[in-house]
Amino acid sequence: MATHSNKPARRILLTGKTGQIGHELLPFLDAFGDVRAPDSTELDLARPDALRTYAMDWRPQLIVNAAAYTAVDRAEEERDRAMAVNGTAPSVLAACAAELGAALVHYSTDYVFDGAKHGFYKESDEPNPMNVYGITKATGDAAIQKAGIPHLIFRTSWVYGLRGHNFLLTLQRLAREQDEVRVVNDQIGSPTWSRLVAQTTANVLDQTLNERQPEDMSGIEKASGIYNLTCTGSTSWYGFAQAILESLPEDERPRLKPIPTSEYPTPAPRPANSVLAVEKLRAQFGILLPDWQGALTFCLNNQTASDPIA
Ligand SMILES: NC(=O)C1=CN([C@@H]2O[C@H](COP(=O)(O)OP(=O)(O)OC[C@H]3O[C@@H](n4cnc5c(N)ncnc54)[C@H](OP(=O)(O)O)[C@@H]3O)[C@@H](O)[C@H]2O)C=CC1
Ligand SMILES: Cc1cn([C@H]2C[C@H](O)[C@@H](COP(=O)(O)OP(=O)(O)O[C@H]3O[C@@H](C)C(=O)[C@@H](O)[C@H]3O)O2)c(=O)[nH]c1=O
Repeated sequence: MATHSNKPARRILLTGKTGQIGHELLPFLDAFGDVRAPDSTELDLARPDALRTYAMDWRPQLIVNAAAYTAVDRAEEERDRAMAVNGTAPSVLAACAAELGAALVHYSTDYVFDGAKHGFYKESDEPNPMNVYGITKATGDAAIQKAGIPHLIFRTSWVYGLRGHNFLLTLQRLAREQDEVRVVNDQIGSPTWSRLVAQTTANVLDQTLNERQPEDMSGIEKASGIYNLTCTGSTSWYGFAQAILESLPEDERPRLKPIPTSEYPTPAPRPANSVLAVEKLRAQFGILLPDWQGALTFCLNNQTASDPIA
């Protein structure tokens, strides 16, 4: 029977569609095939058997895992759950991919590093996480790398957008609630807009998937590995806060005070430096994201536009 759809006959499994990155990914992935995107009520990644059953039933050729346990401080108390979602679930997905001949796209974090390095972290640098979230994420990354499947691990950082839980929305809320906001100025990283992570993922898939043969994952196999994926440039959380608050009308801006990490104690320690080198992504796929200030402006323009994505 003739098909009236131009969509490739490729089955895709997307997890985490309600998250910052997953939400942005969904419309992009649609162009690459038939997407099944269960939310956490339909599929709990902390249940390996249910995850395996779901994946083996749908038999995707491409799995995109945008789900994760991302509550960095809470993870210190909920180690087992964080490990189930961030460490075990990726290994289950990798095992399914191996059986199905599928490829796996996954996201990693700058928090796999201890922050002690002077200079940019490269993909080849050994993780040495300093908190439970980072330990569990590094466990998931390692499981995927060991599985011998076609895979792309995009390692990003300080992700924000107009929905979900992130520093941009937190600062906008604090600006409404408080006269003064105190923010650490001795943790350095690269804020990255969630939409750019999704757009880059789609760009890389476009370059690696075979348009004529939906099941052919040799392009991803050849390119397999970790790719740092952040906006260019870097700043402290204080610098990021400053840029966010500057976008508000002057009379709505709280006072902003730079403080050392010692004055903002949190259950989970964070790396002092987690700036990632983005050269590999540029060399392999010709992709270089805008600087973080420009990306923030683009994102904020979306917020004031008539049809906000939030
Ligand atoms: N946020 C950041 O700053 C950074 C994120 N990353 C990585 O990027 C990826 C996406 O992060 P981000 O979009 O920010 O994440 P979010 O916290 O915005 O979203 C997480 C998603 O995972 C889902 N999820 C959580 N637990 C489960 C579960 N047990 N079963 C099924 N689904 C679950 C959530 O569903 P529900 O809402 O229903 O709980 C949600 O859809 C993750 O791998 C993360 O580690 C990397 C660097 C920085
Ligand atoms: C809200 C707030 C935070 N801070 C500090 C606390 C912390 O050291 C730093 C960042 O705060 P948050 O807790 O909002 O961000 P955090 O949850 O640490 O963000 C991280 O999330 C995970 C998922 C990642 O993968 C990382 O890349 C990173 O984005 O800023 C202040 O100093 N003042 C404030 O008012």
